[in-house]
Amino acid sequence: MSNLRIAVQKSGRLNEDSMRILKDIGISIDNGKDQLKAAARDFPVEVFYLRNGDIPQYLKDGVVDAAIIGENVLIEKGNDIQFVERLGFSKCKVSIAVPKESNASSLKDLAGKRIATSYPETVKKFLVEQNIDAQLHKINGSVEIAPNIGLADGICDIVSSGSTLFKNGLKEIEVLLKSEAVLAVSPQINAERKAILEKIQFRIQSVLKGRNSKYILLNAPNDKLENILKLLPGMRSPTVLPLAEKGWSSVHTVISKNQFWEIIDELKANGAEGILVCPIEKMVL
Ligand SMILES: Nc1ncnc2c1ncn2[C@@H]1O[C@H](COP(=O)(O)OP(=O)(O)OP(=O)(O)O)[C@@H](O)[C@H]1O
Ligand SMILES: O=P(O)(O)OC[C@H]1O[C@H](OP(=O)(O)OP(=O)(O)O)[C@H](O)[C@@H]1O
Ligand SMILES: [Mg+2]
Repeated sequence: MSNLRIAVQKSGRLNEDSMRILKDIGISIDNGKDQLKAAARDFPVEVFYLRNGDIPQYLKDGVVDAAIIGENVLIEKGNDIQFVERLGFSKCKVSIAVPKESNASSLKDLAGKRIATSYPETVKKFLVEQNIDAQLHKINGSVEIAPNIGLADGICDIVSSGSTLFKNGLKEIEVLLKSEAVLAVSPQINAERKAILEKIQFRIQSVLKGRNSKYILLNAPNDKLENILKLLPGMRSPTVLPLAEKGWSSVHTVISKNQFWEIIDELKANGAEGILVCPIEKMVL
């Protein structure tokens, strides 16, 4: 049986979370840091450690079958590489920014001006769509410094917390796209490796559902049970077990991780006690 060849970023912002998700789905790799390729111990997978920007071409050429990569890079390289799963990490925006004292308030206002960026193809696409003529300067890093050194009137770069923009006296005026890490697939993948990829996808979905959910246990007075159950949807429905103490029940269920803080006050107002919220490692519906 052949191995699925999966690319991850060798070093940088995606590396750690990519390795963590592989580990969480049971793919363990004995990785010497300077290794460029490693076979998994217990799954037919080989991991290739590559530069993020090189991965779309490797996918296109079929040198690797799949990759964990920023969606923004797939868009920039424009090779029609599809992805099958959003992975929920490395969330960021690709935005247009200008010096904070500038009057420009959208990409349109940069018509005839100079834009510095590491993502020229992405910017070009938006300029063409909006019929704007602007001059693009490709730079590979520290893009935010370009307006301060007189190289450009505006920039297009990745924005996450916004602190790099702030530190460089810039303001975001337009979000071109939102991005996160995705599981991308080579158009050349064969049937045997596709079957392995589908197993990986299933495992990833179980891990991501688990990460987005919490297991909640609480004690409820029976006369308030109906109200409490209304606040708590479950995978099918909550489990209710009698407590040794008369008039009380134990309620167990799964909720989305964001829901807890929204319902906690109402749970308490309805007499819920001993509320425990536990992480879920994996979830198969
Ligand atoms: N500040 C950020 N917050 C969240 N995600 C980010 C941030 N910066 C970059 N990313 C995402 O992580 C990906 C990798 O970014 P990183 O800076 O590590 O690599 P790179 O320099 O673009 O690529 P290479 O591996 O080719 O050197 C980006 O393509 C983007 O999807
Ligand atoms: O909005 P923020 O949270 O400040 O993040 C945005 C910054 O993060 C990225 O740079 P990175 O730190 O990856 O450095 P790099 O330019 O060397 O890739 C990106 O290129 C921005 O400069
Ligand atoms: Mg970076």
